[in-house]
Amino acid sequence: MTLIQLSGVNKHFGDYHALRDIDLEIQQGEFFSLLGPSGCGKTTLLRTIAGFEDVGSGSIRIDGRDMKGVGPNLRPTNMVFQSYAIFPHLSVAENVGFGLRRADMTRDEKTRAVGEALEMVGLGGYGGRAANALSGGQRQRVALARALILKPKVLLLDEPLSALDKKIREQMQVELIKLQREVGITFILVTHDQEEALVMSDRIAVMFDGGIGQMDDPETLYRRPRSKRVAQFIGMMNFLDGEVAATGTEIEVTVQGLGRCSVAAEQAPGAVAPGPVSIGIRPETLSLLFEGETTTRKEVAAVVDEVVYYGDMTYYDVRVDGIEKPLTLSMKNLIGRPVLDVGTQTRVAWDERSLVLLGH
Ligand SMILES: Nc1ncnc2c1ncn2[C@@H]1O[C@H](COP(=O)(O)OP(=O)(O)OP(=O)(O)O)[C@@H](O)[C@H]1O
Repeated sequence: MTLIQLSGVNKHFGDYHALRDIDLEIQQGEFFSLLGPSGCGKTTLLRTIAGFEDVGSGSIRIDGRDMKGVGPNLRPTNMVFQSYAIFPHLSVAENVGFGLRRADMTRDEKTRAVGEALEMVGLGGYGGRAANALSGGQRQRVALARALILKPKVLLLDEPLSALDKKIREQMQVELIKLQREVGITFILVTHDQEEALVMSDRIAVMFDGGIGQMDDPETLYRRPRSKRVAQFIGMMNFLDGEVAATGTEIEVTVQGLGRCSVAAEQAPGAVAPGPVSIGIRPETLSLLFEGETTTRKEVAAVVDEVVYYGDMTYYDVRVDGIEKPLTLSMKNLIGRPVLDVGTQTRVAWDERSLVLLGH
């Protein structure tokens, strides 16, 4: 069921066009992310859904109701901010219960609701603690519990994990996904961290310059980016020049350094026409062939140009005749498999099926 529907939403700040013709639908129970570089309009879009910003044109409907003129406190949404504003002089329970202060509930009911909300975020038993005696991760949980206790239909999260260090952030990501599945509330997350978006979301809208560049599930976004811009923003991608000779169910294309290829139409998610084209190939779809190794895939001669060792993986940049920039590829480090030195002559296995045609 569609819970949130934006049609033709535009927003200006003076002369600045902050949101451009935004159309999107978010389903009940969906974990939806807005992802994009700094300044692309993610927070502005979230704030228009929350009702903190008016829209210039277009409409926002939540749960079938037009939100025009409906203030933030009357919308079925609740927002959790990056700078989790908790009150340091109050206890954890008082912080979480803050939103219920005007609710028509008995003291006992409120205490029970606070206890349940704290359990939900893994802080059961912490109610009596002073809020200023909590770690960053625990504070973030308090902020979440405070939002969840109001049982909103939609929880809006503006970079809620960005202040946490890497380990805790990854742990909180997993916990947030679990929590979202348990409570069944629709989550809309703003993030500039593509890994975070890929890990957590059912669907992602990638935003550039106030508009939506592509909206898809994480796998489609990663495997089938519709433009060079999206491909560049999500994960690591090698770009090669090519020339499309013919289109149809199979596309005939000549790829710089790799020669003539035939790819399926689904490998060109954006529009392609005969003529020059940009082609993407992910590092993990290329592999080095070690001495004596054979392959049923295609192969091309290469020279190791750069080696970056990551423990479980090694990233190599390799030079291939006919391609100006080195290709980046990643190899899992297995026992008995050597890490090659710069200057080693080697071969790279590749596959026509992993090429993505990215338009002109
Ligand atoms: N109240 C405002 N008045 C004027 N300009 C604004 C206002 N709020 C946002 N902007 C501008 O609108 C653009 C989008 O801002 P927004 O905060 O939505 O970006 P963002 O994608 O969330 O970026 P970040 O990841 O850096 O938070 C920016 O160029 C910003 O300077």
